[in-house]
Amino acid sequence: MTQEIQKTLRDSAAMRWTALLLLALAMFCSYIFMDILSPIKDLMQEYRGWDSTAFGTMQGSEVFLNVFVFFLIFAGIILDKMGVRFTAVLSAAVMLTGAIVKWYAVTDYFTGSSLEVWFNNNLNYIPVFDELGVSPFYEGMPASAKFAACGFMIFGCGCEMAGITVSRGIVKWFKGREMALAMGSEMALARLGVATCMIFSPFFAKLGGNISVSRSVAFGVVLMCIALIMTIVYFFMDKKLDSQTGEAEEKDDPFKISDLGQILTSSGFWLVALLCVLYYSAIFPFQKYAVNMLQCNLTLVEPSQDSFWASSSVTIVQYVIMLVVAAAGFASNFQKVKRNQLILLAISIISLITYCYMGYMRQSAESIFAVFPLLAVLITPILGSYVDHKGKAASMLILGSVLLIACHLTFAFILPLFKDSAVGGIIIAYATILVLGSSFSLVPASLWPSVPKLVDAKVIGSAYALIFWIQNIGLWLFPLLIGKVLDKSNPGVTDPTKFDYTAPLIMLASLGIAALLLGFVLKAVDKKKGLGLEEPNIK
Ligand SMILES: NCCCC[C@H](N)C(=O)NCC(=O)O
Repeated sequence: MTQEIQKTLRDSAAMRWTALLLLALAMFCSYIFMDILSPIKDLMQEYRGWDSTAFGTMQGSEVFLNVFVFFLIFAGIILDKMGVRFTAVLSAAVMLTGAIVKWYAVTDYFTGSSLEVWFNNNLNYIPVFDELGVSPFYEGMPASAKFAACGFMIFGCGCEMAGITVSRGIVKWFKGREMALAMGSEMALARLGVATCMIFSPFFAKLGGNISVSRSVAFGVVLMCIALIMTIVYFFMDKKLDSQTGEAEEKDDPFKISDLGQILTSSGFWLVALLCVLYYSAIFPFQKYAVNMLQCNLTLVEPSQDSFWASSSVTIVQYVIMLVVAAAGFASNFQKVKRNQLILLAISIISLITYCYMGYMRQSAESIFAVFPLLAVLITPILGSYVDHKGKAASMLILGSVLLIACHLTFAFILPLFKDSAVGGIIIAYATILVLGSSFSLVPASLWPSVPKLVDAKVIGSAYALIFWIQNIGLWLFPLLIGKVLDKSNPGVTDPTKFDYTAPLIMLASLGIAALLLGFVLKAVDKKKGLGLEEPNIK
């Protein structure tokens, strides 16, 4: 007798990967918007009068509500109560709303408007936060930066909500299947989003020869509309899946206040959470200043562009090469046949060298820095697989921290020595950025899979929410601190490409040193308590 097996959407590889693609593309768009102003810090100073403190305050505001109004916890509760599809659409809608506000704040329509006058005279501080000394604004902050910060706060709520929703969505569609691969692929696409942002944000700001910073943000707004469409399509797929399985959405791992006690008494959890905030505070906030740091430390002579189309086509060719690097490198991870794997890796490496050469020819800081997330796309899945099969997560966290310290110190002390050597400076910049990229692969690949080894399986959702909250404190504080330190250590510097970045870079290297020390403590605790961090995930 033949038994008919009921197939659901998630039993079809094509369908579940389509579901992942929809969610991952939404995250790709959100990671582009997250850093949309980062590569044009100099233009924000020139065209909107944002000094480094205003820029840093605005950048840090993204996670302000998550940290101080505990929005991340509410997001977890909404996700538990309303399920993945509703929360996915809601988070995209929230991100789009915030993106539109931020766009309006940097347009010419805002300049001279009554809203600008109001923002100039108000919101110098918000009493309840000011008492705590954490107001998101300050006396004299430009109105456009204040209003952009309001938009970015709204965006940030949607962005972190999307982060936890997408992880839950992946579990829903991939549990018992290629889950690690799906999560790695989603993160790789997010990294490609950062690289895309580094290239296209300045491209749109300078499009056609006349500078418009709002054009870059408008590009981000269009992408957030696409992200919303992606989540709406996902909504219907997810609904269909539930109607097939006949089950309401899986609601495992809801956030519960009572879980907190169990998590907070784990010394391993604290060590990993602190390491997370220290490490990510030296990466994401740095990403917001990195292009400007390169502009200040390299002598870049932009080649004269014959025409708008000539320069645009160079950008597009360079981006296509970047996509080849990412696609070939990523695909090589999943080849079973060694020869195919080597061919794809060779294609990827040759394309990477071509990309770097074009970056040198173009003399553009943004295209030099864009290789940073690119390397993470290539090697995060390899390292993830290494942790799965060989372990050594604690050692990888230590190595990642050592590389982070070395890179920030190189940017601080070695790169400036090559300011007059066009070739030497760019080679050192590329080499350091590539090493930093490998550090940024080592740490996420070993940190996130370590959490389940430290807390009970039934509180894992709450543990991740708590780590994100602790991490967000650093992501709020450090963009702001870098801006303040930059202004304080460069009195009277008005040219936005002439800052001395030594002091902020030393501060970031210190975060790396603290992370390194915690890494050693974690390794010792792991050995003493047998947490299993050095053990493989798959035995
Ligand atoms: N919106 C600020 C950055 C989000 C970071 C997010 N909480 C996170 O940790 N993602 C993991 C990663 O490695 O990107």
